[in-house]
Amino acid sequence: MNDILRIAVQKSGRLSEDSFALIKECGIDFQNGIGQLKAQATNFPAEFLLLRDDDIPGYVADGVADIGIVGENVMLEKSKDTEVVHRLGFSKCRLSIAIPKNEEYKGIKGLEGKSIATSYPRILRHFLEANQVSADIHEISGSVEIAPSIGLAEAICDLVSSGSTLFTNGLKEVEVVLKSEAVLIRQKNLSESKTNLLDKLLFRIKSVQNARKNKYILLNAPKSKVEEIKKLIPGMRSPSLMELADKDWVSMHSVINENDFWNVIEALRAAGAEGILVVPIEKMIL
Ligand SMILES: Nc1ncnc2c1ncn2[C@@H]1O[C@H](COP(=O)(O)OP(=O)(O)OP(=O)(O)O)[C@@H](O)[C@H]1O
Ligand SMILES: O=P(O)(O)OC[C@H]1O[C@H](OP(=O)(O)OP(=O)(O)O)[C@H](O)[C@@H]1O
Ligand SMILES: [Mg+2]
Repeated sequence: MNDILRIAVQKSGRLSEDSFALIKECGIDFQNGIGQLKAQATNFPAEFLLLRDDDIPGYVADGVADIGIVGENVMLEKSKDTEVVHRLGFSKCRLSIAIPKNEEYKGIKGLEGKSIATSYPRILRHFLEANQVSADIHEISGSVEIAPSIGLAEAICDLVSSGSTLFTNGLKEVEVVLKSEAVLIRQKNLSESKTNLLDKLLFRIKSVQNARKNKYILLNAPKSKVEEIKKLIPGMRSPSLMELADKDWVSMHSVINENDFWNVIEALRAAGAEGILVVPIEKMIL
C-alpha cells in the first residue's frame, strides 16, 4: 500500500524555523502557502500538518498525525500516549521556578504554601510532590512572568533560555524543574509501511545531525609525522593519505568533531601539519 507519513509541525513559533530547516536538510520539499495548514511533500511520501504546538501530542496520540516535532516540555505536560523517537537538539530551554529578585530564597521547602503561576501545572505538580512541597498552583496560559508583579502569584514556573524575560520582569531563577529540547514523537501503533517511512526519515535526520557535528579536514604533513598525525585525526575508519609531488610530504584527509575542533587543530600544528583546510559536511552516513 502507498502509505504516507503524516508529520505534525508547529506552524509558527520557537520550534518552526529549526523544524522546517531540518526537514529541508533531509531533502524533503513542500510548498507552504500563507494560511495553509496542510502541505504535501513533493519528493517524499509525507504530509505536513501545521499546528499549534500544544495540540501536537494529542494529534499524534490519536493517530491524526503519525509523528510530530514538539518540545519535550509540552510532550510531558500533555502526557498523551506517545513515544520519543529521537532527540533533535534544538529549541533547548529549561522549565524553572523563579521568584522576585529582591526576595531571599530559602530552598525548595521555602515554597511551601506559596502560590506559583505556570502554564505547566502537571510537570510542576509532579516536581513539588517529589520534593514533598505543597503549594498553590495557579494555571495561566501565557505572560507568566508578569504574575508576581501584578499580585497574581508569589512565584512562577516557566520556560527560560537566556534569562532575559526573567530579568526584565524583576525575577530570579531558583530551581530548574526540567531541561527540554525539541523531540520527534510517534504514535505507538504505526503500521509496518509507516514504520518503514519513519525509519527512512530517521536515517536522514541522523545523517544531517552527524554532518552538523563534524567537519572535513585536509592538511599537508611531512611523511615522518604521519603516524603521529593519524592518531590526532583517526576519522571514520582511518584518514586518507595522498602522495604530493614533493615526495617528503603527503596530503591527509579526515573528519573531526566540532566539540574538540580547536584542540585538534592546535595539536596538528604542533605536530607539523601545514595548509590545514576545514570544510563543512553536508551529509554523513555512518
Ligand atoms: N526562549 C526559548 N528558547 C528556546 N526554546 C524555547 C523558548 N521558549 C520556548 N521554547 C521551546 O519552543 C516551544 C514552542 O514555544 P513557543 O513560544 O513558540 O510556543 P507557543 O507560543 O505555545 O506556540 P503556539 O502558538 O504554537 O502554541 C516551547 O514549548 C519550548 O519547547
Ligand atoms: O529566557 P528567555 O530567553 O527570555 O526566554 C524565555 C521566554 O521565551 C518564551 O516565550 P516567547 O518569547 O516564545 O513568547 P511567548 O510567551 O509568546 O511564547 C518563554 O515562555 C519565556 O517567556
Ligand atoms: Mg503553544
